[in-house]
Amino acid sequence: MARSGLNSSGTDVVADAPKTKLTKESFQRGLRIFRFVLPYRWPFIAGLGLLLLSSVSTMVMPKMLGYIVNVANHQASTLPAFVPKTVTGIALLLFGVVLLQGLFSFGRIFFFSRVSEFSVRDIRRTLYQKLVTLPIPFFEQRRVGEITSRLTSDVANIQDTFSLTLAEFLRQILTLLAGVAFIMWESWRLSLFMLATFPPLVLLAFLFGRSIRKLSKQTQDELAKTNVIVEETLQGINSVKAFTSEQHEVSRYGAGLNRTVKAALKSSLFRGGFVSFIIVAIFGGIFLVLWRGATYVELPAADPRHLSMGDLVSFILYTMFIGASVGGLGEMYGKIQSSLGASERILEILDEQSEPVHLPRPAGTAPLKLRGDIEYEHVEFRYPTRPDLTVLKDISFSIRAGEKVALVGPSGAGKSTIVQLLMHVYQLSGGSIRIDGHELSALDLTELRRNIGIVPQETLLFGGSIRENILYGRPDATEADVIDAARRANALQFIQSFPEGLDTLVGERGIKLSGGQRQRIAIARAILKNPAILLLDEATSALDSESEKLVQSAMDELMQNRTSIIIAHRLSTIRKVDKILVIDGGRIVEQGSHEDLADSTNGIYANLLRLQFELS
Ligand SMILES: Nc1ncnc2c1ncn2[C@@H]1O[C@H](COP(=O)(O)OP(=O)(O)OP(=O)(O)O)[C@@H](O)[C@H]1O
Repeated sequence: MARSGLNSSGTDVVADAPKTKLTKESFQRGLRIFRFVLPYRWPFIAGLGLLLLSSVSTMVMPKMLGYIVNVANHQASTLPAFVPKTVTGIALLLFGVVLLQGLFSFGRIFFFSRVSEFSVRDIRRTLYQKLVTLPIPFFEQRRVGEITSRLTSDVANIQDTFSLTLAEFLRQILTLLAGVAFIMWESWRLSLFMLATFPPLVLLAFLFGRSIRKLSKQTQDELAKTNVIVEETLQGINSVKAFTSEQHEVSRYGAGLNRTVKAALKSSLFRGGFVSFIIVAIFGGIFLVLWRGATYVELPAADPRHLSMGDLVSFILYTMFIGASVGGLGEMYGKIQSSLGASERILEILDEQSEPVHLPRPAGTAPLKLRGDIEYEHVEFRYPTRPDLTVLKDISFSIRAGEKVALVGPSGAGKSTIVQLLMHVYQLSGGSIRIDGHELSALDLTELRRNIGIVPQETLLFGGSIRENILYGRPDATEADVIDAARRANALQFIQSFPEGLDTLVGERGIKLSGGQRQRIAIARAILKNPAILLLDEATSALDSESEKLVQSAMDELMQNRTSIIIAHRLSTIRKVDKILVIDGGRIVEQGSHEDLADSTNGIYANLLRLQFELS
């Protein structure tokens, strides 16, 4: 059977995680993610306002502390008129500011959290909606782990940005600007002296920050690779056990983890260096400023360079604030860059072309009801992921409504591909397929697929009850319809043998059903769907003869009055079909009824028949 599901192994991780330089273009591209914030702009603006207020109240504090020192130093006359002239008075005022600051911070977190939670929910929903409507080739080119990490880690990264990083970034910038303004006002001489030590510090911090970002990206990449190992092995746990490769997988995962730790330690080394650099530079800078400022305090009051003690205290505090925000900005820069990368990867998926499904039906038109005449004409096909291999060559055949056709032939001949093409999952490389005289491409995709039912080789049941799984065929069906479908699919008996009947949970949290039972549920699903065209992929795994009989009679029931294409593995089951197409190497090599083909001496079908007869 062609692998039409998610590509979970085999291919290399597609170039993941583009490294995003903070350029004008990348910034503009990344900013498009903000359209998800737009619906929540009012709480966002409220959050920004509160952020501004809390920054202002923080910036007022050093000034007030300076006033306290001056009052304690009997220099109350230097204070502006609105400031109380006693130590207790200023302390009370300061306390009031602190309370306000607490209130503002609470409000800021409240609003920003709302914005980030809601917009991240919207991103996840939109992304998921996009993912499920993307065409199959998209999934064949990527690993499941890679796609799910878009929904998990990339979105989480953006959530961090919306809720924390952005606010923090703005706060740091505000602190920096307001801090510089305050100190300039206090003493431009001392400020110039202080700022002279700043540019090299800022430059070094940026350089440092850049190498840290690269390293932490490596850590993330390594971690993502180890996660892919976990996902693959858990998905294919049966194969892992069958090949007794537990130890191999454990050591593969262990090696991956070691690489992650190595990368993380290397990056932490740089981060440590960065932090200690900032500490030394800031403290060194502060002491230098303190020394210089103290010499101004010593000067007589008449000297224009004179500073009061309180001014020096607030100056030093502002200097600390400025130093801290410069240090913080380096880190913010890295975080913003990584979330730009994340948002780019998300936007990349959102920009992919969806299949045109669930389009609104033009007003006044009835749902498409196909009769089931099928015509393949010179169909040629190559899978988009393997453009150099022509899988189908010049396939032409026709089926009249209600006829049953079986495809037989060796493994890899192209049988599943022929069937897949009818669902318009892929674009043809040549030729055409028509249903009821309409080109496939002219039919509405959702309507087309609603008219086709499939019973795959391996039935995938979704976690949930048996009822939900049958209802997947037609969600609005009544209880009576579900029971009727289960009966006609020979499934009712075993369903009723479970204490909880149709409510029995299947899949991960519920009971495991046998292959034959799962198939009969798939048949019940298809009966409920009541499609004009039926695609059946016979299970290759042999069922016991009792189960096989039940499945076969359910299939016969299902096929009544429908155009049916059967991919047959056991020739005994297809004697009654109207036409058999023998496929080999992507071509139809023989066609006719069982009687026509069985008697030919050199025919492939006749040979296959003899082979199966000998084997059984
Ligand atoms: N999704 C895919 N992408 C690329 N190549 C594919 C894909 N699915 C199938 N093929 C290739 O197309 C060819 C035909 O495969 P197909 O599954 O149609 O054969 P089949 O006759 O149904 O085989 P089987 O009886 O084993 O199910 C094979 O060479 C296969 O490797």
